[in-house]
Amino acid sequence: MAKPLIQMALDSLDFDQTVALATLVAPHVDIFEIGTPCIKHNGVNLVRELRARFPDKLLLVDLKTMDAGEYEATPFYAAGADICTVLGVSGLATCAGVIKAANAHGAEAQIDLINVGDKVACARATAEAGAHIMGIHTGLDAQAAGHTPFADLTDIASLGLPVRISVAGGINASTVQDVVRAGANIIVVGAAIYGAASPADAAREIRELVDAV
Ligand SMILES: O=C(CO)[C@H](O)[C@H](O)COP(=O)(O)O
Repeated sequence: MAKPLIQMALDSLDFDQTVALATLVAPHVDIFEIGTPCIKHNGVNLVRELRARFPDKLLLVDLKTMDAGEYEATPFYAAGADICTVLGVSGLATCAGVIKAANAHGAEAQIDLINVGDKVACARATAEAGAHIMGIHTGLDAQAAGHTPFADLTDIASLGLPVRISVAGGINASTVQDVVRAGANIIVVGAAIYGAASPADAAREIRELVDAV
């Protein structure tokens, strides 16, 4: 299996703070995620800025698209996104629209399984429709209610679908190695890095833990 990638979730609303945080952690991560509140606040200009500053990083725009998939995602791919997310709960037509936009730009579409009832059925159907990445995701509000993504990761990984698997939801230094062992190809870390006293040191620790598995 290819080495798992580490995705840093940039969840600030502030444009300059987002660029500064990305600069701090860049040596230790593979993918920058522009989080949903951040992309809503700052728009496509932030994609252009990060693309220009970090040409060697993958850039995920967490659009969490719910409708008009191709129309909404196209300008973000055109601005340099490597991956855009679309909600599994949006339905197959919207997911297919984002997949079409991704393919038109040589990029990838990630299905976010957040709040999907039948995650296995959704993963199978969207993989069949050409999705590139399946996102197992326990959102911030669900985390606050005590939920974690680990059982869903095991369920989806066991399907053996021809997609990469991304996992997000409160992952930190104490859980990241279990997530790798459970089959994650992309590990998303937000608060455990940006909330640390030293985000650079926290990102380095996550990198070392992932590489040690
Ligand atoms: O997409 C998100 C919320 O919807 C977050 O960016 C994702 O959950 C990663 O952050 P954390 O590690 O703090 O959970």
